[in-house]
Amino acid sequence: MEHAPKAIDVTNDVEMRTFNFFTMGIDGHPLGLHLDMAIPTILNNADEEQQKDWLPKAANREFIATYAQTEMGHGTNLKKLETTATYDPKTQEFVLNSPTITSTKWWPGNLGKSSNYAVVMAQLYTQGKCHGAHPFFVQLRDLNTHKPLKGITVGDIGPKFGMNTVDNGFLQFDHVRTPRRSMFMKHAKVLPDGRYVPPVHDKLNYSAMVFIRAAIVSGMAYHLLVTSTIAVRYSAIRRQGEITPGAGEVKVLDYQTQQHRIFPQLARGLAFRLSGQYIMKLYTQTMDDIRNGDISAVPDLHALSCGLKAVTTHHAALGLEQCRMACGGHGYSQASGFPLHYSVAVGACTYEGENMVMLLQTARHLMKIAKAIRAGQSPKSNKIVDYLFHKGPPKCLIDQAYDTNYRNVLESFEHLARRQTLEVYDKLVQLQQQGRNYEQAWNDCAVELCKATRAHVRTFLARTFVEEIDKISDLSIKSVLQDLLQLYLYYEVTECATGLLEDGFMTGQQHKYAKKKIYEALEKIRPNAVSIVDSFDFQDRELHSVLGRRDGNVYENLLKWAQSSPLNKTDVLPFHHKYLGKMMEEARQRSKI
Ligand SMILES: CCCCC/C=C\C/C=C\C/C=C\CCCCC(=O)SCCNC(=O)CCNC(=O)[C@H](O)C(C)(C)COP(=O)(O)OP(=O)(O)OC[C@H]1O[C@@H](n2cnc3c(N)ncnc32)[C@H](O)[C@@H]1OP(=O)(O)O
Ligand SMILES: Cc1cc2nc3c(=O)[nH]c(=O)nc-3n(C[C@H](O)[C@H](O)[C@H](O)COP(=O)(O)OP(=O)(O)OC[C@H]3O[C@@H](n4cnc5c(N)ncnc54)[C@H](O)[C@@H]3O)c2cc1C
Repeated sequence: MEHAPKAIDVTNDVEMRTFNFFTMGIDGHPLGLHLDMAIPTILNNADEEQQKDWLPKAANREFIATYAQTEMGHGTNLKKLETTATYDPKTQEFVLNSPTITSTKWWPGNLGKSSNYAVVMAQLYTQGKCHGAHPFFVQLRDLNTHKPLKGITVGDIGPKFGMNTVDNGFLQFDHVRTPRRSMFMKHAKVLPDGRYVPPVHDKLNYSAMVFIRAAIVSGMAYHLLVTSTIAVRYSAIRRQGEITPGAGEVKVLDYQTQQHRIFPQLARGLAFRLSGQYIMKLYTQTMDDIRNGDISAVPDLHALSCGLKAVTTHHAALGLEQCRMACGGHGYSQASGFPLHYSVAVGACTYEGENMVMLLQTARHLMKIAKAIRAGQSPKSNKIVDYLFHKGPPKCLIDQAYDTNYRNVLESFEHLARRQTLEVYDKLVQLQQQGRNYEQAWNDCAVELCKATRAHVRTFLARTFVEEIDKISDLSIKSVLQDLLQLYLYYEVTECATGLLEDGFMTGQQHKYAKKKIYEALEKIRPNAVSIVDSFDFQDRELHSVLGRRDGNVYENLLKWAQSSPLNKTDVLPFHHKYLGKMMEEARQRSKI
């Protein structure tokens, strides 16, 4: 079978490093946080002198560092982190302390047993005043003995839902002294006499989180493309049931329901890959801008990365489950690879910012835009949000004709995002006019705020997918990807149809047109499905799946896989005679009486 040329390329080393982080050990490994959070923190939050000292050693793996921010009692609300770093001007040191059980650092990856350094987020106190959470670079273990240093209690938090090759850990400080210069000093500073110098933007110290959120988008694409590959390949060899009686059992991939279950995950994987490239470029550009003193793009980057992270992780979790369920019983076996991929992917719904919190962060940004729109301001030529200022068509234009540039679909997504954003803004204003304070009004609108964010992110994902496919010049690839684009767009239309039908923007007939275009796309994708997933060129070792083997020899290898299970080392297990054998013997004796 001719494999379609490689359609998806990993473009830059940041993405490659993140991919390596995961593909080297899908469920993580001892250097994960070192590579993907500690090094970015040094790159973006250490001053020149600190970078000179720490970066070469970090890049050279002379130590392993993690990112220790979350505590047993707080992960989302960074304002309430309890670990303290109190400056002692007499010795020019900070004293790190964990004052309560809930201040115990809890969850940081590779903290338990691997790391000997950590980026520690602690409430900074100097001259009797708290200046909020700031990052410190702290040694935890002796570089030779690897024993915890004096005043430090550290260990692993125990087995988890997944990613059990990662030693997520706990950490407590008992008045541990660390030099003044262990505070990351690029943005905020504490001078030798204890005076605090504030940063130009109080969230620049959060940049490592922004990096991971941006990386997660491509990460979710990877998970969806991997599991779609497994599901497509297995569905192309699995025969079960007949469509035409007497014509013989068909490949389950020929069932429309199977296609409707799997192909949208493939399409979403591509959409997330393309937006993942965009957001990573925006991250890299924004970090360069900050280095040149320009922080203007920070709010846009934060809003988009939060929204994309929340939407792509949620859809990846749902999509991986669909792929698993589409593979029947063997999909439920560890041999399928689905349990491994799923248990890693769904962690991203929580880590790096729990999804509801992330959606609400983006909503903060949208409410500012809604306020500007209601105040009659004009757009600021920002491709991500300018459409919110525009007036789209009063009615949906989707019809049965072929919509070459998908303008009708994009306008539907834009209409829904615009309507939901402005409606929830108006409700926020109305509740405050009725006497609620802003925070209460915000909480009373939170579900609708999240919907507005999802609509905005859906619009961004769709527009980026359309724009990127439009750039492809190789027509053989372009036509295949356009089938996936068509499926993606109309599938997303039906997914958000409630919102489009709610105000009469879309009619029921137009919803039927959208469904028809989904089924057409499924039919067009079916003959290319295996070539499409083969074009991703995943190695069998990274699929971790007997069902997804490139050679399709599932059954022989499924038996081999089962036979290699430790349980099958002997025909009769030692416990048999001791328990079950004895039980049955006694039962037989009793029945003779
Ligand atoms: C191959 C498959 C791979 C899959 C995955 C792929 C890649 C992933 C790679 C590695 C993953 C490996 C391991 C997992 C690592 C996980 C590590 C962690 O989880 S680290 C801990 C993460 N924790 C969080 O994310 C905490 C979430 N909470 C917050 O960020 C904040 O508390 C907050 C919710 C944002 C609120 O912040 P705060 O209370 O300080 O601020 P407010 O007073 O509410 O003001 C908000 C204000 O600030 C702006 N803002 C907030 N954050 C940022 C930011 N990061 N950048 C810029 N601006 C920010 C926000 O916009 C508001 O501004 P305004 O509206 O103008 O007031
Ligand atoms: C696999 C994994 C790896 C991790 N790795 C690291 C790491 O390396 N370093 C690190 O520092 N941390 C790490 N974490 C911790 C992770 O960042 C936190 O778990 C995450 O930020 C959520 O915080 P929390 O667990 O305290 O949940 P909480 O903040 O207690 O949230 C619990 C629930 O309350 C909701 N909620 C909370 N606040 C709000 C709000 N303001 N509005 C609406 N709803 C709200 C949340 O949405 C959620 O549903 C990891 C976690 C996991 C699962």
